[in-house]
Amino acid sequence: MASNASVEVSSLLVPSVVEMAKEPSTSIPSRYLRSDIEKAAVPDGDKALQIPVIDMQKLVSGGPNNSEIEKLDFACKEWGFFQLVNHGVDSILLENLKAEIAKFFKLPMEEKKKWWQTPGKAEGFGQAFVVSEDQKLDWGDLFYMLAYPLRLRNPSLIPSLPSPLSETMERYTSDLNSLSKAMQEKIAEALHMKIEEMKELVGEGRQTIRVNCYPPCDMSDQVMGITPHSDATLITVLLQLNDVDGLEIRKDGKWVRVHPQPDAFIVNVGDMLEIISNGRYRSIEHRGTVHPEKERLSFATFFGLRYDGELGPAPSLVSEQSPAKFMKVKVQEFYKGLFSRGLQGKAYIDTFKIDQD
Ligand SMILES: O=C(O)CCC(=O)C(=O)O
Ligand SMILES: [Fe+2]
Repeated sequence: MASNASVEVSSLLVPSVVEMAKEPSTSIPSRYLRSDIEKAAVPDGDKALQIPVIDMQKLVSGGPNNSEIEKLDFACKEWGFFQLVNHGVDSILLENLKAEIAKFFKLPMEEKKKWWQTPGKAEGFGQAFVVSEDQKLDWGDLFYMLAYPLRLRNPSLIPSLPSPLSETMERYTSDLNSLSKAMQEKIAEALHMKIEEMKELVGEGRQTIRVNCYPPCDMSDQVMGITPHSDATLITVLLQLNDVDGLEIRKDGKWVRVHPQPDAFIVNVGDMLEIISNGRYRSIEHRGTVHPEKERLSFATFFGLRYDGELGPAPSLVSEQSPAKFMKVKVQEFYKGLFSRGLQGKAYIDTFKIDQD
């Protein structure tokens, strides 16, 4: 696949898990089997431990002293995760996306090869964050691409997708671009920052997508769909594409299962927002588990800072009483470092912390 947009350091190429899972007789290669998977400590369905729900309509329509902004602040501070409802993205578009992505991953390998990652390229079907031959691998395939800014987008990628996914993807990435920008403003408000300051820090922004397909696995308690990690972004907006739950977040040391409401987005704080907010908001470790019998599909949209900018605590949030907790780093260096290592919980952001004692 031709691409002029892969600014990321690519991952080592690995076999397709979707293909592997089609062969019922094959045993699971040891590269996927882990002995260290922590069990989710909280029984499924524990209502007391559900992430907060934020209403986008209330966020945008409320005047001064909007209580939904306070709820947003609480959600970002105490949970780092929330469900976003009334977000305004058309439900028919979401239904189409769900159906068409499921079909896309089901295409025969011969056809999918057209979009498969090649050495040195991050976009397309494949994996991310594989940096060594002996690290454990995630039980899933992904489809990755850069959507915005348009000048960095590979112009031939979306048009090459099967119709009508091609049109649906164009519209979904565009709608999510608008939504992410609106969220960015509301988060600035919640942090008592000037919207202009946030806009200045984020710049044109950088939107990438990662569509995840985790096939079922009869050794599901010994494989991981996606290794525990925090997202490097400002925010991530996740849509679960089918009714199979599997996302878990680490809350006060325990793994808590997220049960998305139909068509709600799961939004989470990423490392960049933790740094900009000078630690007021925290990116939260999360992982994707695998179901023993059912395939699981999810669509993550990552919204980060412009590539040529600088990342550091927002000047208005730093004072003598509240000194900077993170070093400044060029955004490009931040991404380079991120993609050159495997996913390891929150280990990466910790390297930018300033010793406070
Ligand atoms: O599949 C999920 O629910 C989580 C995916 C995720 O964390 C990611 O793509 O960064
Ligand atoms: Fe994630």
